[in-house]
Amino acid sequence: MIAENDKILVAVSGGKDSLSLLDILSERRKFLPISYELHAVHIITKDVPYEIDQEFLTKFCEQLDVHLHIIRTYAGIEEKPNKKPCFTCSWNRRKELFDFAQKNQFKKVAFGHHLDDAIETLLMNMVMHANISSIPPTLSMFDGNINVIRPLIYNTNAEMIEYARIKQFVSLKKECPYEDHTYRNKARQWINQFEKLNVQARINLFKSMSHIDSDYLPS
Ligand SMILES: Nc1ncnc2c1ncn2[C@@H]1O[C@H](COP(=O)(O)OP(=O)(O)OP(=O)(O)O)[C@@H](O)[C@H]1O
Repeated sequence: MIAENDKILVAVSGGKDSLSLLDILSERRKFLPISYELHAVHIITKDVPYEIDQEFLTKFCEQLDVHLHIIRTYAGIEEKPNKKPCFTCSWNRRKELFDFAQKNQFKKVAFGHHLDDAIETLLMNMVMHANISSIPPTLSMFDGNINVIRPLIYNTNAEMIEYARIKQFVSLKKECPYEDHTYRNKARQWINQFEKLNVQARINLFKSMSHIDSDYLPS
């Protein structure tokens, strides 16, 4: 995922996972036999009525010796009443993020998604969109100019909660008034139920994405 001389842009929302991701990637620079450049970016969408504690994030990045870029954007949520605010906001955030990465020669962009995010997305895509897909550990985009990496994808949410607890990270994120977790919360509940049937259910759902037996699926 990470190679010698990589220039990596870490997308930091202010949530526990992206704060932990930045911390881990920064710590690893001290003992890995490769060197890489690390920057953080936080996107503020001005027409979403909440902001994180920027002063804290700035100090956090300073302590890690990571340069923080703050991008302010405007998603035009009110001008797109036919679209869900969450869709408009996250589409615009990604556009800003990738435009910034390309303009500043970042070949790798790191997100804080973990294993639970991946299996929730898998189940939601199957149930809502009749499609078997999720969020991959790495993804080549823009004709190979940018590689999205998700270094936490093999870690469970429980592990990330424990990491944030040990490091005493407090999530800077407040609940967004537009955010709708209905389907994701449902997927989380199903996974918890599956885990009661089999303690390995969470890991097995993740592993199943690499064990597709196409001979036993409809063509
Ligand atoms: N405002 C933002 N600025 C920069 N990156 C962001 C922002 N919001 C989300 N991201 C990136 O997208 C990933 C997934 O976003 P999502 O909103 O699902 O995460 P979260 O659960 O709110 O926060 P986190 O994953 O940091 O705990 C984050 O881990 C982060 O890498």
